[in-house]
Amino acid sequence: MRRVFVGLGSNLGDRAGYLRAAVRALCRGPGLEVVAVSPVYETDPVEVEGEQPAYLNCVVELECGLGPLELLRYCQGVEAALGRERKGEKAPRTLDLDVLLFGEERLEHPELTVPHPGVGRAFNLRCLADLDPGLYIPGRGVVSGLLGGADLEGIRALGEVLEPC
Ligand SMILES: Nc1ncnc2c1ncn2[C@@H]1O[C@H](COP(=O)(O)OP(=O)(O)OP(=O)(O)O)[C@@H](O)[C@H]1O
Ligand SMILES: Nc1nc2c(c(=O)[nH]1)N=C(CO)CN2
Repeated sequence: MRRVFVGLGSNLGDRAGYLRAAVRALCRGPGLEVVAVSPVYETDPVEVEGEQPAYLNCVVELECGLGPLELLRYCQGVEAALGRERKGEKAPRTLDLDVLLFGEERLEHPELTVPHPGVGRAFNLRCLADLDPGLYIPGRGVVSGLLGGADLEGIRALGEVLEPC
């Protein structure tokens, strides 16, 4: 079993509903056990072109008996099942699942880069620090230290925590 962190994001439609449905789908995943869910934050879009609605983001911690590509495929299946519309790279989306960390593994595969290149985005660091401030991100450092250097403007706590399962 690996300790895995999956980032959830939504900036279209019923954003909280999509995150809730994604957590439920992860709970049902074969070989997956949801350990914890971070608080939900409303976050200004980063690294996008033009105007976009604000995201809701959170991170789910899992015990994972799947291989990394199996986990990616499961996450992509969840996105598809919940009706993700792909209107292009970084376009607004109903639901995005990112494999942020897979144990302490570093992977470079045509379909999967781990740690996820966006793991250091401030909203991910905020959520990861809520789950485990001492968490080590391979090649980057410990989450609490990274969070100290992050710009947290544009990240608003909603006071909402999704039920783990
Ligand atoms: N760690 C990862 N988690 C999820 N997808 C990944 C990962 N590494 C590579 N990918 C690949 O990224 C591709 C594009 O994903 P997606 O359309 O969600 O990107 P994006 O959301 O526009 O940008 P970002 O990658 O910054 O979230 C996927 O088809 C997947 O194969
Ligand atoms: N705040 C925020 N910004 C983003 C996000 C996201 O989940 N939250 N995802 C992106 C592409 O996946 C691009 N920009």
